Amino acid sequence: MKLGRLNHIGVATPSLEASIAYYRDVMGATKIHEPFDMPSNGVKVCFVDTPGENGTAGTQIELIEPLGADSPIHGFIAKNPAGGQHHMCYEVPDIHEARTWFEGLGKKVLGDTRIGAHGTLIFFVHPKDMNGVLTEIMETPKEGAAH
Ligand SMILES: CC[C@H](C(=O)O)C(=O)SCCNC(=O)CCNC(=O)[C@H](O)C(C)(C)COP(=O)(O)OP(=O)(O)OC[C@H]1O[C@@H](n2cnc3c(N)ncnc32)[C@H](O)[C@@H]1OP(=O)(O)O
Ligand SMILES: [Co+2]
Repeated sequence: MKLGRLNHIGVATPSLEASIAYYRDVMGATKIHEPFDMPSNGVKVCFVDTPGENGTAGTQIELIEPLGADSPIHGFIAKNPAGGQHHMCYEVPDIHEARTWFEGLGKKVLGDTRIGAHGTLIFFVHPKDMNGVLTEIMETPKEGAAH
């Protein structure tokens, strides 16, 4: 497998509203996308753009707030009441090949490969197998696909 682009850093928060205000008012973020719910993943989501080189798209901050009783981030928020850095998401050209790669290394892939916040297939690999970092792998959006 080849390390792909760092698509986003997931930051868990108890309050999407407060975190949006922070990235707008303290960090001077100029592009904050419309928040949206993803019940299938148990989170409310808001993407914040960070500038890339020469006008290219930079890595995004993905703000996530628990949604529903079964949200997978309730445990994280219970341990980190103010929220915090939650996961890192890298792009790959072929999600199925990537999943086979990590499983072949004996790393714990969490749950099914499913549609993620950018509308492409994703999966997660357990932090214990990834140097302590919950790692999300997502299939690179096709050219021109809405982000
Ligand atoms: C809309 C999708 C969007 C996208 O980009 O497309 C998203 O990114 S959604 C993001 C939210 N979804 C997920 O995170 C799904 C995958 N996560 C999980 O399945 C769980 O969060 C899991 C299994 C990683 C942890 O679950 P839980 O917190 O209930 O388990 P434990 O408390 O028992 O934790 C076990 C062990 O792992 C450590 N841990 C937990 N979370 C993290 C983390 N984010 N980063 C690093 N380490 C983490 C925890 O401290 C425990 O360690 P221990 O030493 O045993 O105490
Ligand atoms: Co993510």
